[in-house]
Amino acid sequence: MKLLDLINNLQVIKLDNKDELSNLEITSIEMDSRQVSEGSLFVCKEGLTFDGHQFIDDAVEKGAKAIVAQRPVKTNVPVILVPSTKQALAQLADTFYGQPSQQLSMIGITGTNGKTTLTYLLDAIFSKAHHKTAVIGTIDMKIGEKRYPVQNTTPDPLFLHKHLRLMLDEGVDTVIMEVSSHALKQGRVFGIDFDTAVYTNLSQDHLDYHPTMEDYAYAKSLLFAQLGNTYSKAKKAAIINSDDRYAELMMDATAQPIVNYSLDGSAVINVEDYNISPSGLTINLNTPDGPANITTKLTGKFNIYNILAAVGTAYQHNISLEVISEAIKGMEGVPGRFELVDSKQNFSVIVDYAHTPDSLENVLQTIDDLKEHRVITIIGCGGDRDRTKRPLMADAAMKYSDHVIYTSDNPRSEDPSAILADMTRHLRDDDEVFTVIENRREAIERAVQIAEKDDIILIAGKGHETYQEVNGERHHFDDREVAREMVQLRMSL
Ligand SMILES: CC(=O)N[C@H]1[C@@H](OP(=O)(O)OP(=O)(O)OC[C@H]2O[C@@H](n3ccc(=O)[nH]c3=O)[C@H](O)[C@@H]2O)O[C@H](CO)[C@@H](O)[C@@H]1O[C@H](C)C(=O)N[C@@H](C)C(=O)N[C@H](CCC(=O)O)C(=O)O
Ligand SMILES: Nc1ncnc2c1ncn2[C@@H]1O[C@H](COP(=O)(O)OP(=O)(O)OP(=O)(O)O)[C@@H](O)[C@H]1O
Repeated sequence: MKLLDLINNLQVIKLDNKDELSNLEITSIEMDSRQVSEGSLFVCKEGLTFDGHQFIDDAVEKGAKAIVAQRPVKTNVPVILVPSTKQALAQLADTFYGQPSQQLSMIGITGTNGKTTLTYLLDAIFSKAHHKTAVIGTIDMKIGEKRYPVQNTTPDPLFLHKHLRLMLDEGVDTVIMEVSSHALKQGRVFGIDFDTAVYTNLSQDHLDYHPTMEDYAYAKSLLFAQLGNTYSKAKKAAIINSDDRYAELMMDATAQPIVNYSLDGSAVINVEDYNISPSGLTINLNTPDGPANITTKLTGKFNIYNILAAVGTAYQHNISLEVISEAIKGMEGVPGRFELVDSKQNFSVIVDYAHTPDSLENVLQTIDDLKEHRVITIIGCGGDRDRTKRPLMADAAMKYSDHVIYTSDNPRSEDPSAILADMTRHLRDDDEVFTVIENRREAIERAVQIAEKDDIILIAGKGHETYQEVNGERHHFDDREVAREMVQLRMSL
């Protein structure tokens, strides 16, 4: 693409070497000098560890034909000076790939918990309604039936706009994506024309990145601000959990219609009654299209909220209640979310991704309602992330478990024993109630060894993950695999 066409709508402060620009063809846009090749446009982004402006020489050496910078820099290729490279990057990517999000129905989901589950619910519903869907989230990116690995829950603008174009070319009409607070703060979703924004809930997490809960909540509200405050022909809407204490903040951020949902309030989507059992949920709910009876294999009170959000979103997209309930009924579980490891043993093993105090409490509350005997919880906390949640996670585990085994999650660059000390130092030392086993494999082995008939073992924190990150290196590790192995070993004895 011609560079001048690419930057046509860009807010530019100054163009250096303007004459050289007129004939320049750009083959790719890059924000990482290591990805630059002959003909690239290199955008210097200020990050948390590095400042992209440092890598201009590296980029030029690799073939960058021009530089987008937000402060004056010296180099021998043309420099396009802009007020914000973060904004410029998104706008350039959107233009380069032909503004794909404007031609797609874009559903963005934000909140501390429930995003991934909701993407699975919506994927099932929209597919049942004959839409061709794509999903972008924590587990992976799915285009039609193909799955691709992702580095971030919400990828950067270059990855996003490039893949939205691919989705469009492959006939996708609806994109369901998780939008993290990191992404909102870093402008990763700038330029995405969302049609529907969904809010699940907010509870403590990521306080390593966000200085306060208010900052965290504000970042989430940016998704609703992005829906807009003027009415366009396109039917936009915000789907909001009105039982959540930050609901109003999200609602205040947009002028688009609100489809709120609530367990017991007077929301657009509300619940008449429900029943929770180990094998699933039955919910009678009301919608403007009439009442609906939903049955699902998903269980736990928190999943009622995920279902209400899914119903609200599908209702907004004119999908009939019949299709919605059929799709939810047919949906299997979500990988690593309340996933049962079943080898016909006489106790239960559940693997769950709960890694915030709130989600751990929710999943344990659900287990508490279902339990027939003891609950043994295995839990750790990730390194290099929110330290303030460590004792809170331990408290949630202690509150509902007969025995807790504290172990390593992803220690990343931190000393695993220091993380475990942060979690347990405030607890009264009592071998009966908890033990610390740093090695996760050994922790799972111990839980399986001590399990009695009808006990429930919860292995929390890593869910679908198939690795453990120790000292910055990722090793293969899958809670489900290890649990299955240990259960089979015990049964063979
Ligand atoms: C802390 C954080 O959020 N970092 C994200 C951020 O990286 P950054 O901009 O800070 O990167 P940096 O290393 O400082 O580099 C700055 C710039 O210099 C460039 N550079 C760097 C080195 C070099 O040799 N040459 C070069 O050009 C980099 O490409 C970049 O443009 O922008 C990158 C691109 O969007 C992200 O991949 C990266 O996510 C990292 C990997 C990460 O782990 N993020 C987590 C915390 C995160 O975002 N998580 C949320 C989900 C949270 C949840 O709900 O659980 C997510 O959406 O994934
Ligand atoms: N609506 C909800 N409210 C509270 N807890 C929930 C809710 N939905 C799921 N959970 C719990 O949170 C865990 C993570 O769920 P899920 O992966 O759907 O959330 P997420 O928002 O995608 O999380 P992340 O951003 O960390 O990937 C689940 O395993 C479950 O324990």
